[in-house]
Amino acid sequence: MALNGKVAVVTGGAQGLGKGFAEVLLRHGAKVSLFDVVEDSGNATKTAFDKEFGPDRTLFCVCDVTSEKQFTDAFQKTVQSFGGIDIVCNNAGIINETDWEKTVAINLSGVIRGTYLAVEHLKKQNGGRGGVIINIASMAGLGPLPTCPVYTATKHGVVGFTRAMAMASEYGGYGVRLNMICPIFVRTGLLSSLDKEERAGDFYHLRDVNQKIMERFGTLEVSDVAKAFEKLVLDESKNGAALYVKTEGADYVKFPTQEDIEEKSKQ
Ligand SMILES: NC(=O)C1=CN([C@@H]2O[C@H](COP(=O)(O)OP(=O)(O)OC[C@H]3O[C@@H](n4cnc5c(N)ncnc54)[C@H](O)[C@@H]3O)[C@@H](O)[C@H]2O)C=CC1
Ligand SMILES: CC/C=C\C[C@H](O)/C=C/C=C\C=C\C=C\C(=O)[C@@H](O)C/C=C\CCC(=O)O
Repeated sequence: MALNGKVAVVTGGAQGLGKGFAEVLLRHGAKVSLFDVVEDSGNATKTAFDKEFGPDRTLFCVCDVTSEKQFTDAFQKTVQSFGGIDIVCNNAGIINETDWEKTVAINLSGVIRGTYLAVEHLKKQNGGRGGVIINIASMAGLGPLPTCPVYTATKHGVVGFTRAMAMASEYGGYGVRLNMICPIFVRTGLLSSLDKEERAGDFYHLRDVNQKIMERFGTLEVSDVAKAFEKLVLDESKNGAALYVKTEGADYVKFPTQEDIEEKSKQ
């Protein structure tokens, strides 16, 4: 998809990966609406982007993805300011195994809510222009990360939900593609979550295991995942695809077909 003049929404866009994705979109000539719950860093990121890309290219909306009203209002404000929406990246996420309901509310319900709002605005049947939705899952959406089971569950949920919605969009003729990105560990604020007892909860005693898994898989920089995001957002052939981003590069996941599953269950 050519990005020049397109309008994008990035949740959790004030820092970390979301900020990196927003920067890719801006570099390609898109306008970006950053949705984030932290007002200070949202304003600081908008100011930095205004300096680099010009004052009318970035919008910041205070938005907690667990709030239906704030989320709806932020979409509305984006349409009023930029005249429509073409790309939505549901990226906001946390790790908190103690307050696990909050983790589910942000990582899974927030992605579902953001996807439904995005489809409502993008879908051709509603007068939208079509477009693409990219949901940020994780390697923990493809396999179990034993140090954070609820986080793992939310990311598996994002993968299943996005794949099902991609099929629904295809069958329904929405003109909207839905894909996901599954990175391994990335050097952002989120990475140290499990070093804190209040975040790791009952799994704090497994922090050495976490360290070993991190050593085994390695750690990426934000720019590595931003490069993968760029590849995915530009590729108009993908729907229901998951881009697995690891230290060796990015590859699309080959999900087992129904035949594969039936074949395996006979063995
Ligand atoms: N850092 C990593 O190792 C990996 C991260 N991910 C995923 O990438 C996404 C982004 O994470 P990072 O950039 O690493 O984390 P981060 O902590 O650096 O950034 C997350 C952003 O989301 C915002 N946010 C948190 N709760 C929110 C809410 N309720 N409403 C709106 N915004 C909210 C934060 O204010 C922050 O700006 C998450 O979904 C995470 O699960 C996936 C794989 C690896
Ligand atoms: C501290 C958590 C930080 C970020 C979370 C983020 O989403 C990154 C996740 C990155 C890696 C996920 C790894 C998943 C691993 C698996 O799928 C397992 O199959 C392998 C798990 C353990 C291997 C342990 C062993 O070697 O015995």
